[in-house]
Amino acid sequence: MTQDLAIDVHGLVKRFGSKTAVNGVDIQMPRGEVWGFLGPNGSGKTTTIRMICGLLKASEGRGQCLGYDIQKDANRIKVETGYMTQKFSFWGDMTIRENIEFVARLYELPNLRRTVDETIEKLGLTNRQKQLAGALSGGWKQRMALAAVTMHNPQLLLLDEPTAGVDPQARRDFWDEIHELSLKGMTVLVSTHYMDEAERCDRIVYLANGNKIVEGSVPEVIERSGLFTFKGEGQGIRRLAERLKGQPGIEHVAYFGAALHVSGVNPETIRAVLDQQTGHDVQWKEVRPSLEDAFIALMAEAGEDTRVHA
Ligand SMILES: Nc1ncnc2c1ncn2[C@@H]1O[C@H](COP(=O)(O)OP(=O)(O)OP(=O)(O)O)[C@@H](O)[C@H]1O
Repeated sequence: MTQDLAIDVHGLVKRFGSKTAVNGVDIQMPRGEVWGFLGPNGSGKTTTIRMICGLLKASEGRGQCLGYDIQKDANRIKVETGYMTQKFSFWGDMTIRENIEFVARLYELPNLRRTVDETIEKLGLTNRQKQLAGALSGGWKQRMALAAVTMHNPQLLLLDEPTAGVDPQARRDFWDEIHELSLKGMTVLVSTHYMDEAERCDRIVYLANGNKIVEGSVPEVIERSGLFTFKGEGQGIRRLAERLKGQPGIEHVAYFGAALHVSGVNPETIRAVLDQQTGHDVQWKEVRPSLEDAFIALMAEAGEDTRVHA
């Protein structure tokens, strides 16, 4: 175990009966970084996170989390990590303060009253602390959940789809907080289905069917996919989109806002196809492929079913 690794796991396998949910996953994550965990529904993200934090015993594999053995020292790991589950929930009929106080008692935190005061103040909810938690919006509930799981100052935060169903502004606020925590030295592994969130991570790990398909920084993952993308703008893109699908050398045709993205592995072939499309008022330029296109290409390369979307 290198001291600098918060997570150092090798060959993690988890079987549920005849189902292999995680199939030999390795993760070496340095301390202090923010990593994104991506993959379609059911690809094994939650199961991997649970094995890392000692909540679930691996069927095979070994490793350490914060220097503790994941199979033997689960209790130590639980104390030093903050785990926000997908359905992290509060008692809607208790006040904001009562909820925070409850979590503080669970962690047996010293200076209970002061810690709770500070947590509520940092959240900016001092004036609303006597309101029922159930009255908070989805975004606020998630911020409160984050405050609760970080109250004991864990070294590692494991966040399982913390922003699912939260509006864009609240997601941005949530991510600002994640980066603030990271600046204070916390290591953060966060699972998400949102590509814009993946772009905010130092590194991403992409799982499909329990297998790690790719790992790297966003530019590395895009480069690894070997894709080239051309962006078309103009009146004619809607009609053109249908004609371009399935043309030789064109692997993906997708709308991004009002523009059309056309991708493939050979830029010359794509250009040739685009040049043939006369009579449409569309301007083309080469752009960076999107992360989503890169994942689809990498999954196809790995022989995974690309119809299963995140
Ligand atoms: N306790 C369990 N018993 C049986 N099967 C399980 C159990 N937990 C998970 N699975 C199965 O293991 C696979 C991986 O599930 P997991 O929840 O880890 O995926 P995920 O990537 O987190 O998905 P999502 O994005 O939907 O949260 C799925 O097929 C799931 O049905």
